[in-house]
Amino acid sequence: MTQSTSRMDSQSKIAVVADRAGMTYTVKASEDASEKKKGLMDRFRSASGVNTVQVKALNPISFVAERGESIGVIGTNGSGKSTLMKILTGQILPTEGAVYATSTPIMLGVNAALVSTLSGGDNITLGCLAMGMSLAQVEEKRQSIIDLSGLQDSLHLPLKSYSSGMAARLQFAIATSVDPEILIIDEALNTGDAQFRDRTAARLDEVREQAGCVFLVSHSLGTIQQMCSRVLWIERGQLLMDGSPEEVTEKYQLYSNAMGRNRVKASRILREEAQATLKPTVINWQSAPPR
Ligand SMILES: Nc1ncnc2c1ncn2[C@@H]1O[C@H](COP(=O)(O)OP(=O)(O)OP(=O)(O)O)[C@@H](O)[C@H]1O
Repeated sequence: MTQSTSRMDSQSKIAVVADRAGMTYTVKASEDASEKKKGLMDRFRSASGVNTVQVKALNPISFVAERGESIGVIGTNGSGKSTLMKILTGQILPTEGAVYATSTPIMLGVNAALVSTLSGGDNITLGCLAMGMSLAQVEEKRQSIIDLSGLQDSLHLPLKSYSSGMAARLQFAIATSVDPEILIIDEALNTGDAQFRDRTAARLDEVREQAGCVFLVSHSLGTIQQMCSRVLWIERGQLLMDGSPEEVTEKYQLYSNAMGRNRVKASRILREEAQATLKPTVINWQSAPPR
């Protein structure tokens, strides 16, 4: 669970603090090492779950996110972006360090659970109740959710008949109806059409204006440049850059091009140059953070 701290009160500009948060997954080793080669002890270890491998997904990362910021998170596949987002929402606990937030960040992803056999309208009810609204609050919000989703004509249909873009629109409209203080969007924007993207951008502006803080994980540098005021570049589990959308996406684009052409040395140099721009995050706790 994301830890909240009373020191980050409602007067503070700070929304999220990552304090050397890192993640190493422990997964059961695959059975590819042939069983017959294993001795009795090895087979016992395997059966008792001792036979595990460690996947270092995120090296300790520190940053402070303030209200009003819209933070893009970029990086090549498997670099650790989703892992960081799962830590922020409390979906997984970091194996090192900690994350503190003024309220639990709400994750909006294309894969978040909606019930496919229920109608769009019933999913609105269910989704809002799941986010802690009362039935009266759901009814209060229903029309604005429908308007934002633009799915007036399809609400009576079961969700399984929706295209992935339509489902993403509904999900976005439901998830942002609670006016979350901290909103995390993982690639959801890329599925909508141009009209929905405009509405999404307008809604994100509203969220930001309400002193919210938005994290946007995307492979689309255009979306990142259009929507973000700051960008974190994570590569190979390492925070490489934390800066303006222009400078970070420019460097990242050069890196992606070098990687695409298999220019190993050039891409290593670009990673090093990026990391050299990183200033250490100093977190001034008024007293020791709660652990
Ligand atoms: N549940 C898990 N168990 C073990 N390893 C995992 C798990 N989830 C992610 N990983 C590993 O952690 C690393 C980071 O994965 P993550 O999903 O955070 O990357 P990502 O930057 O979000 O990638 P993408 O852009 O492809 O979505 C990868 O090496 C991945 O294989």
